Formats: sequence, C-alpha cells, structure tokens
Amino acid sequence: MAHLLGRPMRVPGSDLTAYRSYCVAALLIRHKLPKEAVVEFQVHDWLQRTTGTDGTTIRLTSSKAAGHTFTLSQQEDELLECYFCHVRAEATKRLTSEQGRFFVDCGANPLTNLYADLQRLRKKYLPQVPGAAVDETPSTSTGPASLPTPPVSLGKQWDRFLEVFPVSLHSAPPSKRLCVGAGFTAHRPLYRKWRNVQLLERTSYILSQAMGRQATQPTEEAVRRALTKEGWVNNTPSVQDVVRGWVAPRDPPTCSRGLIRSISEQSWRGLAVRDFGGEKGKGVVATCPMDKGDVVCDYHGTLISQAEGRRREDSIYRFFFQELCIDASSRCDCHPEVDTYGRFLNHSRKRPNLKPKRFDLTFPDGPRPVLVFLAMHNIKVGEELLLDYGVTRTSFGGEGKDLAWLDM
Ligand SMILES: C[S@@+](CC[C@H](N)C(=O)[O-])C[C@H]1O[C@@H](n2cnc3c(N)ncnc32)[C@H](O)[C@@H]1O
Repeated sequence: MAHLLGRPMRVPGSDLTAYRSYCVAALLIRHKLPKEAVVEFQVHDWLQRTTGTDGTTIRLTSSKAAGHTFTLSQQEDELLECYFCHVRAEATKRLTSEQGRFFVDCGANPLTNLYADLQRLRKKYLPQVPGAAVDETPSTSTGPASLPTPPVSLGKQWDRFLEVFPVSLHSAPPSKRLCVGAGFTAHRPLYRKWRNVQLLERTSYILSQAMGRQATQPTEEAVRRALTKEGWVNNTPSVQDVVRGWVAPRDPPTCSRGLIRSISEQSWRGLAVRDFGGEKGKGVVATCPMDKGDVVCDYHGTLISQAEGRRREDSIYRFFFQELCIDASSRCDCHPEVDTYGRFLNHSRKRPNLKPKRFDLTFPDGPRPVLVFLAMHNIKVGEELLLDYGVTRTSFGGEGKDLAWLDM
C-alpha cells in the first residue's frame, strides 16, 4: 500500500506483523531506546510531531526516560506514519482503552520482544530491499542530548510542499521541474511522500465507493469497477490493497456499561490533543478511524445548573445544554492528572463532524446526565474533531472581538 524504502510494501496485509516490527526496530536501533520506554509512548506525545517544528519530535513519558526527546529522520517518519495510520489503527480499533500503548502487536498487546522481531525481519526483508538497511552503528551518544538528528528539516519542507502542491485524488504529482522551480531542491523524498499520501487517499476513497451503504467488505469486482471509473493511470492502489484496507465497523455503543467505564476512566481511544498554535490553540484529532455514530468522548467537568453556569466567571470551557451546564474551566476533581479531551474540541459551523448527545446514566455513585459527542460521519485518521458550538458573537462578548473563527 505504501511505497517506503523505495519499493512497495504491503500494509496492512499478511505481513502486517513483520511490517510493524520493522518500523519499531528501525526506531529502536537508531535511537537506542530502552524497550520499556517505547512501549510506554503516549499517543498524544507522538502527535506533537505535526506542530511543524524541525522534523518529527517525539517525547518519551515513561519513568525511565521521561523528558527524553529525539527527532526522526524522514524515512523513520514515513515508517512510523504508515504504522500509525494503518497498522496500529487497525490493531487497536476494538480496544476500549489504549492505556498509553504505542507499539502494539496485531492483538493490540504492547510489544515486548522487539529485538527478536527484528532478527526475523532482517532475514525476511533486508535481502529484498536494497538500501533499506537500518543504521546499527553504535551511537557515540551517551545521553539524550546527543542523539542524531536529520540534517534537513523535512517536516517544515513538507508542510510548505503541501501548500504549494496540495494533494488531491485527481491531481498529478509535481514534476521535478516544478519542484525545483518552487525551491525544493531535495525534491525526491517530498515527491515520494506526496505520492504516498495520495495513494492512501485514493485507497480510502475507493473503499468508500466500493463498500456500499452496508459498509461490508467490498468484493474485488466492486473495487475494480470503482477504480476503472476513476481511470487513474499512475499511483493507483491495487484491488487487493483496497480490499485489505477494509475494517469491520464496530458495534454501536449501546452498552451503557462501556460508556460508564470510558467516562469514569477517561479511557477514550483514538484521540490526541494537538496544538495548532496561534489563537486557535489546542484541538483534538482522530488517531484511529471512527465510524458514524461512534461515541468519541464526553464533555467532562463539573455538572451545574444553567443558572449557576451563567453566574460563574466567564470561561470558554462551559458547555450549556438543556437545563444544565458542564464547567470544564479547570481539571476535574475525579481526574486531576488528565487533560480531558472534550474541553479541547474546537468549533466549526460549516463542517462539524461531531454532535453532542445527552445520556442519563447510572454510575456506581448514583444517576447523572452526561454529555457525549457522536461522530456525524466516518472520520479519518488525522482529521480534526469539530463540533458546532451553536453560539453567536454575542455569546462571546459581542462586537470588537475578532471572532472570525465562529464562521468557519
Ligand atoms: C473550548 S475551547 C477549545 C479549545 C481551545 N482551542 C484551547 O486551546 O483550549 C474554545 C476556544 O477555542 C478557540 N476556537 C474554537 N474553535 C476554533 C476555530 N475553529 N478556530 C480558531 N479558534 C477556535 C476559541 O478561542 C474558543 O473560545
């Protein structure tokens, strides 16, 4: 599915375990990480990579390596991105809680024997993949400060490349002449990455076309028809890759016990807080594909009456619904160590993908209403989760303020 290391590798598929392990191994070897640290990567730390700093920066949060940061090379970035979007997303789809697991096996268990995996992989892949050798030269570094960093800031270049040459389903990749003309002298990795992104978009588009309304696994014939209709000549996903890319929809969360647990433990899966910078600040993005109707997370805070909510000091973190208000201005007493997701959800009037819904649930300490957000349609990995706040300028103190974001 993705073209990595200069030749196509099938992801996901029968070699899923091997592929996943390859990603992990590449990282471990390059950065000499203790495997415990890797297993304890936090999902949102990983996602900080998208904030546009130099390349992809990962921060470790485990007790042994807390505060340890390193930067990925472009190849590692691609490997990890593919692992994250396809392999991990598929493996963790049915988990109710990710529990901070980052590298997981096909059963979504944290990886434990990474080096043994690596040995098998080297035998399996390296003879077939010229130039894919993982750099195992012992590092001269003695600590986090001297870990290797890539020579060029591809993260930044990639952001700019995308602005100049946006990826769409039908566009042709930019030619070398165009790339060089636009100032991208080291254009090859950017070009390859551009094609990978388009391939992924095309795969998921064809899947959506071929699946039909029942969202059942499409037949090869249906995929072939959908591909023929598009008439793409290059960078076309194979029929088999599209079919393999299908993931069974999850059961709708009718079980209130599951919902109560997710709320009580704040164990929402497939979410990450991302800092968009500027006035927008933080927001929440999907790290797993979500299906229409999924409960994404709750709005967690102190439940008070509307009247009390209005009396409280002006805060952007109050959510009013029906006769109630949830105040999430500060961290809640029940999860003082967690930044809960709901309070970071940004607004969109024109393209919301979440809608709020009230449930009246009976918790161990008694009944109470909760406010959760449901996916309005299927959501892709990396998509920002947005809801229509349903507010006007006057709700935010009215004229004089720059509230252009309310119209987005
Ligand atoms: C509940 S907070 C959302 C999280 C917030 N972005 C943060 O970093 O804490 C609501 C505030 O986020 C900002 N915001 C929400 N949606 C936005 C958007 N689409 N564009 C820019 N800013 C937005 C506004 O400042 C708003 O008052």
